[in-house]
Amino acid sequence: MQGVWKSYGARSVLRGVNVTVEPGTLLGVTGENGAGKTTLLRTMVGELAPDEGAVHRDGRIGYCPQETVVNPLLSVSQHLELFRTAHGLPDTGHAQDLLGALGCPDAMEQQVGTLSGGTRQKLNLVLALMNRPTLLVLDEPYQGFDWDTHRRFWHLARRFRDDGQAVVVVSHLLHDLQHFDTVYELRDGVLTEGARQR
Ligand SMILES: Nc1ncnc2c1ncn2[C@@H]1O[C@H](COP(=O)(O)OP(=O)(O)OP(=O)(O)O)[C@@H](O)[C@H]1O
Repeated sequence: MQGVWKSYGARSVLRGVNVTVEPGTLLGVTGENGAGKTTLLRTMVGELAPDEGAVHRDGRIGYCPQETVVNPLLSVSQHLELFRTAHGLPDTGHAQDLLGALGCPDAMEQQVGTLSGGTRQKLNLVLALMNRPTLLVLDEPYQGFDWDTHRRFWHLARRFRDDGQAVVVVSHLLHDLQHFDTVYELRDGVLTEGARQR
């Protein structure tokens, strides 16, 4: 992202954001409530167009928004099938492996509206991961995760990074900072690099 500005009406949220996300990096974004982290990610993945500046994207993008994008009336397997078709994947084997890696209970035929919040969030995350994105953008992806799932999530994120994927995660949690290669803080509409962890 080069010199990206984004406003909602008179509210100027991004005020000249510059950031490059390299393959094989795990990058954290912190910032106060309302600082514009979600706006930053939505602009990064192309959901929002910048008012000024440029966003260059390369490869496949996986985006996991803060709110789950699932349909309560469909089952888990129907979601996997829907996204398998949309991505043109041969099967849902990888998605099922990811659900297993996150410790998802066997609930393939259960309506998503009847799942626990944490399990729904696991599905939300897997839907963003199932096309093996080269850039993975996650907006606080583990709200509702128990401690074991939280640990499994970071294990997966590191695996993706080690496989050469670029991973961007918004986090409010201080103890998450240790997992990042680089931490950025969004403040007053600009991204500032914080402590380098590796
Ligand atoms: N669609 C919209 N229309 C108008 N204002 C918006 C819109 N989306 C976000 N905003 C405003 O932009 C600012 C930044 O919001 P954003 O959701 O990007 O912040 P955030 O850092 O992700 O916040 P949080 O930590 O609470 O999730 C807030 O003041 C918010 O009210």
